[in-house]
Amino acid sequence: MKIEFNSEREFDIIAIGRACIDLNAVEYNRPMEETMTFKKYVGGSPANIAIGTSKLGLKAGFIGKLADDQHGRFIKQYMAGVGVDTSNMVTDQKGHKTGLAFTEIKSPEECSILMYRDEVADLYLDPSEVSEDYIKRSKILLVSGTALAKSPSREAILKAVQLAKKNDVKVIFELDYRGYTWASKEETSVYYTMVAQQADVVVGTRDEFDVMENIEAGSNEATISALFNHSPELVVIKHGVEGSYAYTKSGETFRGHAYLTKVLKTFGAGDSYASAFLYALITGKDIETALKYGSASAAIVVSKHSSSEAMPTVEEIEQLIADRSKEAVTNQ
Ligand SMILES: Nc1ncnc2c1ncn2[C@@H]1O[C@H](COP(=O)(O)OP(=O)(O)OP(=O)(O)O)[C@@H](O)[C@H]1O
Ligand SMILES: O=C(O)C[C@@H](O)[C@H](O)C(=O)CO
Repeated sequence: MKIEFNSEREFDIIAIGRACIDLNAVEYNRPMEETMTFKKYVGGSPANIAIGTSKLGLKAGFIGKLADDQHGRFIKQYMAGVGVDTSNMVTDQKGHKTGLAFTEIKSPEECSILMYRDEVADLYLDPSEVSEDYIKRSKILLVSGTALAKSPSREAILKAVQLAKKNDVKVIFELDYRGYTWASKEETSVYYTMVAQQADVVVGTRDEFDVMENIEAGSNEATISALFNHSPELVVIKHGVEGSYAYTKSGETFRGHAYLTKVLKTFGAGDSYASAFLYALITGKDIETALKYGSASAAIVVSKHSSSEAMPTVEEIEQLIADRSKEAVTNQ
């Protein structure tokens, strides 16, 4: 099965949600209490995906709200510099701040994020700032689950999804669950289910689907049989280093294997995976190949320091896939 996109569109992908700052520990393999220096990058899952897809040569745009401060201006400048269209990134006029994510790298397996997200500008995106004329110029609308956490951003997202569906724009829902932005798991489950049922493609980790279903230790089979009663044509469920599964409404299942690598930190895996997976789908590759692109892109990013700047090129992804398939043949 291949997902059909409207080929007439100027943009391949428009992402909506947060564009923030990551401050990644420069001295790693230690707790944050002992970390004295942090390096600044653009962060936030949908911003990372816009940057990742733009670096892969797609035409990407972004809808979001930035703080009227040095961080907000840095984010806009950086995203424009890597080719993302920032014309629909609006500036907050009410003193809201840029979200900050301090990352702790205790070991390659033990990473965490300390978030400063009170009164952040991105969650103040207003529905009136979401333009139908902009959304209808794209093949894909990429929606980040975190943007549903609070009003008015929640309504802005729901409006964007409605506009996408009205205008033949495929809705990709990246669950992107960040617990601290939500009042409760019950609330998350309501909004996640609402958007997932309307989306064309839903991507998340097994844990994130459990949050959506408000259960513990759910099964992929139950998840897909519930979602395939609604709009989704494709559901991707990620299991960290164990790899990922893609399920189609027509009944196919594909397994993606992680490419083992020297891991520096684990965050950024999901966003780099989504960027390359979507790149492959948009450029007409089959789902099996798209899973390889996603896994290879994630393997590259987890071996590097950032989530955004480390996003690979198509050549790097294809080189890794080719090298590993040669190794697999040699090892047989
Ligand atoms: N340690 C690892 N080494 C190599 N590849 C990995 C590793 N961890 C994850 N990946 C790859 O990245 C994909 C997505 O990872 P994961 O399921 O952890 O997503 P995520 O939780 O959304 O990521 P993030 O930590 O960025 O939120 C996996 O399917 C796998 O291909
Ligand atoms: O906002 C966040 O969730 C942190 C991200 O910016 C960070 O880059 C990351 O965790 C990527 O998945």
